[in-house]
Amino acid sequence: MSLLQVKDVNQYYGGSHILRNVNLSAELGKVTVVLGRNGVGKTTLLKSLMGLVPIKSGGITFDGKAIDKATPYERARAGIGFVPQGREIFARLTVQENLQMGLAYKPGGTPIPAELFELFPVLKQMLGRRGGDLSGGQQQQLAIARALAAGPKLLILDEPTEGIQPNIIKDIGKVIRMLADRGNMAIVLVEQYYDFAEELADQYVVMERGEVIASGPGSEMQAKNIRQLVAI
Ligand SMILES: Nc1ncnc2c1ncn2[C@@H]1O[C@H](COP(=O)(O)OP(=O)(O)OP(=O)(O)O)[C@@H](O)[C@H]1O
Repeated sequence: MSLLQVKDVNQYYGGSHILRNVNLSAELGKVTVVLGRNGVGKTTLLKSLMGLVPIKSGGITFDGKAIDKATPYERARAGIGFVPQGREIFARLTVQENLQMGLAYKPGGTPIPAELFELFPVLKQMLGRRGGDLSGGQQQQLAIARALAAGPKLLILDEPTEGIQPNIIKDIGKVIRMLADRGNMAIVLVEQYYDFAEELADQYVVMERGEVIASGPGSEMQAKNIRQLVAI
């Protein structure tokens, strides 16, 4: 059974129908990539998964339980980690404090996992710096590390390559692959950078105007010319 199952989800902003009968699943050990042009509803889908916007109909099951009525806090505690678009680092808090925010719903005194500094060595040297003083790429790494701090089973990332230098994009791609390959985490990745998405995709979903218009195994993306579907 899939770790995450999204079934026939509909969502509206006021009178605008934003998500239309969206179906999606994510499996442990796999990267599920969500592709689509600007404004098709990708971020709204992720916010719906996280409980940041309410869904109107349909269901979301995580780890065998319906979560569509759960608060964002409850979903985080159940094991969903979220890396929002634009990173949302606390600019005036230090790197260490930002990482501690990722542990907010763990018992007090829970240490920051040392492993995060193996994944992102740069963060170790910068523990005392303010988040706002980091480069965009470093902030993205910090945002991912913050989401990983509590040991999620599902990691959701919204356009982690946006505005990031190529060498850091490569590092982030390696970390995503490694996390998936361990087999105890599912990853949902929204991406506009097609090559990055294709390289990481075990499964893909393409959205257009709030609907899923194509999906399948990542290995078929080239043959199905998915690049063309999302080209700007
Ligand atoms: N808070 C909101 N209130 C009303 N409409 C919104 C709101 N947020 C997004 N929308 C609209 O919903 C649609 C989907 O937006 P969404 O951000 O989910 O798309 P996206 O695929 O993530 O795009 P992008 O890649 O630009 O982030 C767009 O038409 C957008 O204008």
